[in-house]
Amino acid sequence: MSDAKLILTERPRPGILLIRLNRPDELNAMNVDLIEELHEVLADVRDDSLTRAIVLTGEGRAFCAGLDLRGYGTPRGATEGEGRAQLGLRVQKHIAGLVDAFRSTRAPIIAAVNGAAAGGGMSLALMADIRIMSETAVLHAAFIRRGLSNCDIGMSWLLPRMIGFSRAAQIMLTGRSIDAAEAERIGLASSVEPADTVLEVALETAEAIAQNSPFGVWMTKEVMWSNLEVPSMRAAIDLENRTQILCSLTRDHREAVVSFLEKRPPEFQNH
Ligand SMILES: CCCCCCCCCCCCC/C=C/C(=O)SCCNC(=O)CCNC(=O)[C@H](O)C(C)(C)COP(=O)(O)OP(=O)(O)OC[C@H]1O[C@@H](n2cnc3c(N)ncnc32)[C@H](O)[C@@H]1OP(=O)(O)O
Repeated sequence: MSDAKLILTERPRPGILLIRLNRPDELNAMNVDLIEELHEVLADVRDDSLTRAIVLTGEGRAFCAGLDLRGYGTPRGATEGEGRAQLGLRVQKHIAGLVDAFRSTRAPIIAAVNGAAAGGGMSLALMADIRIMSETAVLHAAFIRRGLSNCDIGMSWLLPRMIGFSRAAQIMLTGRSIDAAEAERIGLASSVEPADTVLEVALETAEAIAQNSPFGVWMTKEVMWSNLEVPSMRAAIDLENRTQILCSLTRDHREAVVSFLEKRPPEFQNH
């Protein structure tokens, strides 16, 4: 692994983790070292209740240009003489493992899409819980332009559920780009902001999340994603019921109610 930090992290405000993809010269294209570092950062905060929200953005003018087309590098575990198919599968699993890493992180992830998000970079943006897009940002369903399938890193599961099968199919089969205005119109972007304020708006969104009970936020994220997978509304309601009872038994719930009635800010226990 190179010495340069390919993933920059900082804590600009209490409870907020800011993650920056840091290969600006390559438009933050994904290579094995960047993905390894991103896995490590997410693993460190996965169950950390003191990290109340995460903002993910790119250094420089792009969010992420997807797979590094000049070479991804060799994922851990690859052996000499391993065939191209086996190596490709390792690359696949190495990158696609981020889907579960994002999904399993207790804190909501807000993508501040500061520029081009192409191929796997578009998938990274879609895996976030919230997308704040710069007015100059463009999503590129680019896998298919490189002779790959656009069904990768969760895109075939996420996009149809976000914008409907027909619209998703038109985008994924043509490999076309989606500018920020269209992304907002079809529901892929929570909001579109001027380029110089997109990060600030994302940080403000993170702060708004951090005002709420950590356990309540965690259960909301968990149930929203889980209920995308359940087969029926009844199953979804059942999961809501079971997790809501858990929330109602927390000290944070009691503190939230008492503080409201006493007309003062709540003091949550961070769990
Ligand atoms: C060793 C490999 C082992 C085997 C591997 C097998 C793998 C099996 C499949 C695994 C799949 C993994 C999942 C991910 C797949 C993908 O993401 S596929 C899609 C990859 N990404 C792209 O195709 C996007 C390509 N880039 C662009 O379309 C454009 O650059 C842009 C993002 C729309 C921005 O355009 P623009 O602003 O006009 O900038 P450019 O001039 O095009 O680019 C500036 C410089 O950056 C370089 N660059 C851009 N993207 C990449 C990239 N993805 N990888 C490497 N380099 C990139 C570009 O070449 C320019 O460089 P210079 O010419 O030197 O300035």
